[in-house]
Amino acid sequence: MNINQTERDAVYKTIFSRRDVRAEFKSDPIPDDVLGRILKAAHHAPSVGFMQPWDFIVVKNQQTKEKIKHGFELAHAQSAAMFTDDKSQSYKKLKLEGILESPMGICVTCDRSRNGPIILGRTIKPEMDLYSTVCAIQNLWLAARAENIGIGWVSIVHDDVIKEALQIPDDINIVAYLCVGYVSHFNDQPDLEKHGWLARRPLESAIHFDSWNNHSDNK
Ligand SMILES: Cc1cc2c(cc1C)N(C[C@H](O)[C@H](O)[C@H](O)COP(=O)(O)O)c1[nH]c(=O)[nH]c(=O)c1N2
Repeated sequence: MNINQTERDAVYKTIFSRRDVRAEFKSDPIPDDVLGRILKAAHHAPSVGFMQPWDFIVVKNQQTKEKIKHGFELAHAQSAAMFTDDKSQSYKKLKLEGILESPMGICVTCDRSRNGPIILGRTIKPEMDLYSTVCAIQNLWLAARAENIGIGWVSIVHDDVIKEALQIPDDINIVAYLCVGYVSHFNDQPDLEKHGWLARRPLESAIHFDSWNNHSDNK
């Protein structure tokens, strides 16, 4: 099944307008059928040995979200102290989560023992199950964008806080806590770029031909 030009344009529009959302969430609930489409997209991600190691915990309970927000605040304070003075000041000004503003959270986990112990494709690089889970997260992110729903990944929180809040078994890895909700708007550039934290690298600096550091196409 080929993708035609109109469909291709829509895919690239979704990719290039995807944003990490923190401050623009609205409280509008997400209909079950929309959530279902987004999670189905996540569940159709590639996975090493077709392991499908992911699970999606949908979080709507206010007390649970408040526990996770508190965990973020503790981790955020620890993190601010890791930067040098001026960077630490800039860091403290950044909004880096929308845990309570978003109507929903989705915790994405990886069961590293699923369908194991020997998994095709994972025999040499065991971390491929974690990478597979991140593929599901990116599918989820793009599907959400196509539904005009914002996603904000919050990694500044210790796993034990989320494990306790969501009763996640010890042997299950937490890969992401995502804030999910409709938004007032999508910014046209990353917040971190807009606030001068880092700029997007030139694409050319990320492309090498035949060996590292060979950026010119000498073929
Ligand atoms: C693995 C991982 C973990 C995080 C993120 C992303 C990814 C991939 N990002 C979002 C990140 O800052 C954002 O993607 C970049 O700044 C680029 O912006 P856009 O996503 O293009 O809007 C993110 N953002 C944030 O505000 N708090 C966070 O804890 C994190 N953590």
